[in-house]
Amino acid sequence: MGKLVEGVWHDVWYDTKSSGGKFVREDAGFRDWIENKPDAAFQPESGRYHLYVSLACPWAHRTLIMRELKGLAGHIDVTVVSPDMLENGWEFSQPEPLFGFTKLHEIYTQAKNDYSGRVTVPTLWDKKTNTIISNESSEILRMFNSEFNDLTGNSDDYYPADLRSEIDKWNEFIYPNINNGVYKTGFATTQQAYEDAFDSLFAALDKVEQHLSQSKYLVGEKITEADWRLFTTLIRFDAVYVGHFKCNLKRIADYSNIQGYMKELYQVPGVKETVNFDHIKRHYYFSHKGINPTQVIPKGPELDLDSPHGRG
Ligand SMILES: N[C@@H](CCC(=O)N[C@@H](CS)C(=O)NCC(=O)O)C(=O)O
Repeated sequence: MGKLVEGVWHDVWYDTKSSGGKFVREDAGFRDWIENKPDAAFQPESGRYHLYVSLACPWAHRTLIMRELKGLAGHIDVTVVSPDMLENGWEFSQPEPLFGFTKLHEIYTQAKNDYSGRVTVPTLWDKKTNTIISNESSEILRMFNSEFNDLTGNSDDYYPADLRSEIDKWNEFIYPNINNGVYKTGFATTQQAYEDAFDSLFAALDKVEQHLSQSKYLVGEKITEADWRLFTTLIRFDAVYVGHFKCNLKRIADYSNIQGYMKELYQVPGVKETVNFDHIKRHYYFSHKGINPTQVIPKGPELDLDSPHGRG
């Protein structure tokens, strides 16, 4: 764990002292866009882009799911980092295919040799201009959703124009309270910061549980981007966040609507293949030595994800 400062790697943990024990996530540093327009700098082309992901990371996981659902697997190749994120940050268990690097931070300095900031997954690389297009998953998700349709012939739309304001509303609620909420709970270094994050997290899950008793998905009858963004946190919850991040008021298995909804999403063709519990458990329990100094990885829990979800 660490960050780059003017192109040099420093091994430092998140600073929570300056924020009263609260964990504050840094904004992503690369924010370009692939666009299906004749004058765009980054055009949708088969084989041009490379995606670096961790199978443990919920933000990277969103992009892997969208890549699968949008038929992009044959057009955008992927390198998976090792689940252990220790003093060198994310590393590759074998040299990565584009440059033979063994650490993700080398990709960042290859793009910008004096880069300062965190080195995060997902990272979307452009082989043509030799740079990072984006390391912001929510924006990569949108590019995958819409910009490659002519190439793939897949016009499924997870962010349809008429539902955007509803989807945005859910995203704005779920990101701070649930997606980042589990991290704010687990990385808090004061009792107060922990309890505040914990209370917001479970209040938000209660609201989602209630909403799913009346609505099939977050936004009506169609699966949207908002559902996939929520899914990647839900699927990690009982295996990791309940224990490791002390999010233990309830498990997802105790929320009957959310549990069925999560299982249905898990069973959408192509999705379960993107879920890797070995990487998920290994990453959190082994990498966060401040939280789990023994680095022992729990064997459980038993998760019943393939049984019928019962949602019609
Ligand atoms: N805003 C980013 C956040 C990505 C992120 O924080 N990823 C984590 C892994 S789950 C990471 O790479 N952390 C490394 C670090 O913070 O140094 C996104 O959504 O793409």
